Amino acid sequence: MDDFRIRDGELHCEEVSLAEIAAAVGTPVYVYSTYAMCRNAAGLADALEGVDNPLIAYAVKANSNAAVVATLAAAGLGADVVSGGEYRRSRAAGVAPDKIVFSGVGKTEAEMALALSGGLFQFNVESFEEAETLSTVATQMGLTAPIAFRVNPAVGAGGHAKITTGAAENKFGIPIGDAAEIYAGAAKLPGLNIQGVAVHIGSQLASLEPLEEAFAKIGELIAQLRSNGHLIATADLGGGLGVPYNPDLPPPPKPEDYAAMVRRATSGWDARLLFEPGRLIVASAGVLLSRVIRVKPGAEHPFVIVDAAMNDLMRPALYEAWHKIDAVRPNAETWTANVVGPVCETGDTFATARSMDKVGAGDLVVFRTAGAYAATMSSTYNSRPLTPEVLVHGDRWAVVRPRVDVEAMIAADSIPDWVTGCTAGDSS
Ligand SMILES: Cc1ncc(COP(=O)(O)O)c(C=O)c1O
Ligand SMILES: N[C@@H](CCCC[NH3+])C(=O)O
Repeated sequence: MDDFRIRDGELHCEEVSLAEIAAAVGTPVYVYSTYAMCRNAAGLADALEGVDNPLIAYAVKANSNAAVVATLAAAGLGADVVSGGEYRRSRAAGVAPDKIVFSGVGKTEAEMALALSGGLFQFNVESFEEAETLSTVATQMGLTAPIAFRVNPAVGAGGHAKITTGAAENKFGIPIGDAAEIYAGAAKLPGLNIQGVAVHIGSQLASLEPLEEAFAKIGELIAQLRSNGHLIATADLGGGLGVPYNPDLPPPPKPEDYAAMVRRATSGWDARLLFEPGRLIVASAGVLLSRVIRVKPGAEHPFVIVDAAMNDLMRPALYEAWHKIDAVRPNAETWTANVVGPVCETGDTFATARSMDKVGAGDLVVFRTAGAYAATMSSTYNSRPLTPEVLVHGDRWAVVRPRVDVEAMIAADSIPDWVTGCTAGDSS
């Protein structure tokens, strides 16, 4: 089985024609391959063979559609969640509480209470202040919160400054130099069970060196914490492994290389290892399917105006991210074009001077590698309804999130009866 491939001259997702989905659901629409996400999940699990009882907690923020999370839960993955919403979604999709890790720099008391009452594997706590609040919440509930501290190892890494999390100046985690003192302080707080350490240095990592450097520091910290009397039983190594977006660039390391490095770096740790992959599991499993509205001439290259926009896929606008753009019915002709959306922002540009399939008004195109951080980061900017999502499995497919009706969007707003227009007093 293939995830996305040309059959009879037309791009298919598994056995289903993308043109058929576009005709039935309209565009833009996200289309996900079950096969691809299962293959990616199994690929990581297989690569980690030899690691004793790893917990692979899928980072739900990458793609939180209930059908996607349910697919991965059924494949045995847990969930790394960063909000009460993601916690509830994961539980609703069938993730067992003892496979849930709660990360995030700003958990509220309500979110702490939600996860404590529903159950979880551990909270990854990001400051001493958060530990104090969690201690209070757990004590009031008569419960004990299992925790690890997320340690910031002062190793910057990531495909872009906006997705680096492990540099000293980033907001995430406790500074590694303060860890011994913070663990000692937290050990005195009631209602907490300190069971581990956690680290995550960034996303779309193109090389293993920064990860290995961070893990080496974590290994030293585990030894120090144990000699200070802490029982460190878990080590959460985060996510971050990159995926190939641009076939013309060198690919990021493969899961097998990552796993070999992990085995090397964690040898002798004697701790249960946790992983929080997001992008690696779902990025390649999705495309954003869109239709060309029209093509207009440009100063240097034509503008291909598609019906998807930055509100549907914001990665190019936010991080200058590169997504491959292909015609659904390639005709062997190529050209150089700018691909833009209809939103009133210059940043609503998917590609500039891109060599790509030649397309015209009415043609369907796909933005590849759009299964991660795509639908989850969409908005309704310009009063554009949220993009629907479709899941494919073999020759079956289903709309797993419908297109929101514009009428429903408008109806969600209300106009108070005292709205009468601006009066002279309002502007003085
Ligand atoms: C704490 C944490 N864990 C896991 C992830 C998932 O990262 P990725 O999708 O790069 O694997 C992220 C996102 O960067 C994160 O912030
Ligand atoms: N949202 C980002 C990555 C950040 C990951 C979350 N910590 C992306 O689209 O690549």
